[in-house]
Amino acid sequence: MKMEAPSSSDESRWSSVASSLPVRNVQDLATCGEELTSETLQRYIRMDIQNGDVLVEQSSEVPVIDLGRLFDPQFAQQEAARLRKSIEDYSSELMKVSHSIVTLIAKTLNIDPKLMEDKYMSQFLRMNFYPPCKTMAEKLLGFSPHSDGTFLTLLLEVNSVEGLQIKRHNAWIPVKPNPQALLVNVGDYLEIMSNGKYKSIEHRVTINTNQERITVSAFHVPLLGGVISPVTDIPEEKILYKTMGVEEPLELEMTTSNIDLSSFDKGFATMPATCFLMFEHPIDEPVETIKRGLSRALVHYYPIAGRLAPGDGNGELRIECNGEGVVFMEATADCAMKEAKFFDRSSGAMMLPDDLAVYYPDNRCGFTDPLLLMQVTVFSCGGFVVGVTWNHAIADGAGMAQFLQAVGELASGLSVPSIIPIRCDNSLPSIPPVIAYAQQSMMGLAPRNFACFDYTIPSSLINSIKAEFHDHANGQLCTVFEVVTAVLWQCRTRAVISDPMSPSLLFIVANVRKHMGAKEGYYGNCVTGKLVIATSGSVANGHVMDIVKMIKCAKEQIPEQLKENGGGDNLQARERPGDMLRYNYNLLSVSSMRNIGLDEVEVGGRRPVRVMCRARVPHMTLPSCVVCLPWKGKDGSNMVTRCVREEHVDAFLGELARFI
Ligand SMILES: O=C(O)CCC(=O)C(=O)O
Ligand SMILES: [Fe+2]
Repeated sequence: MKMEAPSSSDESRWSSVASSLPVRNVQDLATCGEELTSETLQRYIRMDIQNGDVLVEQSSEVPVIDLGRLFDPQFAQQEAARLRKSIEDYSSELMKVSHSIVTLIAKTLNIDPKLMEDKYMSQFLRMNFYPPCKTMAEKLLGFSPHSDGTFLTLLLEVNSVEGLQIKRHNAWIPVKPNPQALLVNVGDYLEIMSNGKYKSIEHRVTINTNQERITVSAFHVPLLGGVISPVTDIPEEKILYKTMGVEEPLELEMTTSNIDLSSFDKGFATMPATCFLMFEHPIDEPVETIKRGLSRALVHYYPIAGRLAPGDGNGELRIECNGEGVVFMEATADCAMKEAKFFDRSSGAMMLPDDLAVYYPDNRCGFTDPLLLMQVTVFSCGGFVVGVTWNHAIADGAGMAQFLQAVGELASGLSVPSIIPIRCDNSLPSIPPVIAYAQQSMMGLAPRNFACFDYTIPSSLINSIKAEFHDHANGQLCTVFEVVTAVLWQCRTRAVISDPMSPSLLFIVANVRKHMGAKEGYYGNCVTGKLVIATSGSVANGHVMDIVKMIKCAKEQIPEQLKENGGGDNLQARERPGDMLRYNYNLLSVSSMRNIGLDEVEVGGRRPVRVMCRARVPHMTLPSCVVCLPWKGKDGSNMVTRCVREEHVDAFLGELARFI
């Protein structure tokens, strides 16, 4: 086995796990003679400090550790040398111990120890001091719940005071210190390499009322730059983890505690999104299961537990990863899921979705608002609905689907999500996407009342248009999205625009992860929009094949548009959605929930039968439709439409019916 002291570059990367941000502090600002204007001070003001929580009378209980002796010339050299010698001896003895443990683990897995040694291994020590707390010990934690981003952690409980707890069957189990033994913690890398046979354990540290506690954690980590993958001697064994770079899981912890919003995120800064996942079959304790999965997933997706805050520059925004948490609500409905009419226009039951999720006040996400609000509603039949509202700045639909998949996976016992999340993808170009224009312009528009209802375009129609297109376009294929959008655009144009010469605009919102080469696991925003402009006459009276072709063509131009003009920066003025929005009732915005993974979220081994978005959105300014909402067993493509005013509903439905 190769045992290496960490190289200095390794050391700085790993040790930056616990670093703080290099920002100027107030004293620094004061001494440099710069004037402390209220503007300068603004960024240091924390709105969330609750002064009522300060217990002045207990201030003398804070222990003072005098590390000054190390700087005292009389003792410094001698003390430092002793300290260094002890640490070096301890460290090299521990390396031997970990070597033996790894060899034994390899034996139990029936694999060649060399396969594990190859990844081996740097060591880092951390000394933990947990002072006692007389009054509120039970309300404090020495360490929040986490799993170790290591191969193995060897823990020395120096003064044998209890405090460490591990999570088992959803309960915390105190670990009794054994003065004769080191405690061995399995870390995330060993879980991956053993293909889940050794589980990385979630643990936390509580605080003692009377006794201080001192521990030394020795983290054994793989060398940076390598890859890590499951190793097994059983050829038919199902591989549960993907092969990944050693750095990948580290992205979890190494990202600094602030994340600047990318140009893709910014257009959505205050905009909420809501989706509903409907699970028909009962599972054991749905609320507890999802809550457990959520809290574990947030360890990996920690930016979601943060808050939006003003960034450094003018108008910049960032996510402060301050772990302030998310909202979780549970609710029960006293009817069976089948009896509930979710979006049925005729039944007048549109209220129900409003009760299935938590929303932001006034439908805007503010700086102090949580980035995610989740509600689980259990129906009398045992079926349940997971309603998720989130600040779109943190994730787009595909990103949220990935997060919810992790919630399901971690609820069912995996300790690491199958996809390692990445929130910052610096390889994504910084471009002002078209959608930002649309968002900005929308803010200036007066909200409108659109009629909201769901509608299903039957498979028979979709299939016949697809088949006809195939014959028409020399064997080219078209997608369900293209067909549904074409039908919708044509019917709506016929119903609402009477002048054949006035424009009819279509705005297609598209996930561009593939075009942009976004990293696997990236869950921030990566969507843009493509505007299609035609005269209303050509849309209303054209052959549906030609409309499908127009949509297809527009979609194919998206990569070019992104490359050539930065997604909108240099668009011809007449093509800017921002400018075109003045025709706003002539514009239809269409987004899709197809193939983004929401229907693959698995909770308790079950997938949702139906995925929905919020129908009635207050302050809706643009006519829009969300199409291709997954609905198992429904023969056709379901959609939520909020694209015509009440006076045009009959005409619009009439056109759709005529089509079918
Ligand atoms: O101090 C302890 O008991 C555990 C510390 C720990 O979990 C860690 O350092 O990662
Ligand atoms: Fe730990």
